[in-house]
Amino acid sequence: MPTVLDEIISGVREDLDVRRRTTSLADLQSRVSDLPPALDALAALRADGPVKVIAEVKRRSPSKGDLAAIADPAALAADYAAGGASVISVLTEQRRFGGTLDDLDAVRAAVSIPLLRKDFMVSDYQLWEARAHGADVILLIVAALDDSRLRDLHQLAGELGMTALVEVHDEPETERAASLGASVIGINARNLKTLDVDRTTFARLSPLVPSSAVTVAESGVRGPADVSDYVAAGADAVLVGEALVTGGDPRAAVGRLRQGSES
Ligand SMILES: O=C(O)c1ccccc1NCC(=O)[C@H](O)[C@H](O)COP(=O)(O)O
Repeated sequence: MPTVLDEIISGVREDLDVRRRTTSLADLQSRVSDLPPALDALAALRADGPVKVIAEVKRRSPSKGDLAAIADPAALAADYAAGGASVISVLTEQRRFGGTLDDLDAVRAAVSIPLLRKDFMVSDYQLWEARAHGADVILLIVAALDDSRLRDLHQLAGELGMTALVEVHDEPETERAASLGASVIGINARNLKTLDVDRTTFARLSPLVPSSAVTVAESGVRGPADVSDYVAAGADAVLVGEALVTGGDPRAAVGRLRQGSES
């Protein structure tokens, strides 16, 4: 029986085939060669100060359906940046999350902090595409990739000057991310088979993350108290979508989450 992740990836592959027919890899490579280098997201996540917030532009999700009618993703991202976000995450998967590469372009034009292209990356083409559209960070979901593909995509991200956020959900995946030498490891509290969120996942897996890596707590942050718990369990950064797009005043909300780590 296919999992939700399998179904998402199957749609992602179909959409990818369509895009490949309109934009060649050579076109993307040519665009990338004209761009300035990617921003140093690792440095942004390692900077001194309170917990780092990766603030997400998230319209919809498989678990919750429609979250927010985001008419102006650029304005939302500018608010996130003004509130002190370290990185902006832009969901570009269309079928389940309602995102597009146009969102990434709009956000890139609006902010000068690092951008994560949040999608289900399975091919080199998507990484070139991410860079061509101004992303500095890409997501690699360990559960979606065999070791060989994971290594190849991780290596290509480095060659493109991008940072890879390597996402794990359990112990074996965390060991695979560690042996890859990932510099940023995201522990996702959302089980991608059941879509249930279990915030205790972070405290269970965090001790397995090498101390040299930045540890990101992903999913299920409702407010400053959750941030505080994640920080107490070893999080350097939190990745937050739903609470920021549904809570009103995104600028103030990011500020409160950052302060949550100090209360
Ligand atoms: O959000 C979902 O329902 C979802 C379902 C299947 C795969 C991925 C999914 N979300 C991607 C994410 O990792 C989250 O958008 C991100 O961690 C933020 O989570 P939240 O703050 O709980 O919106």
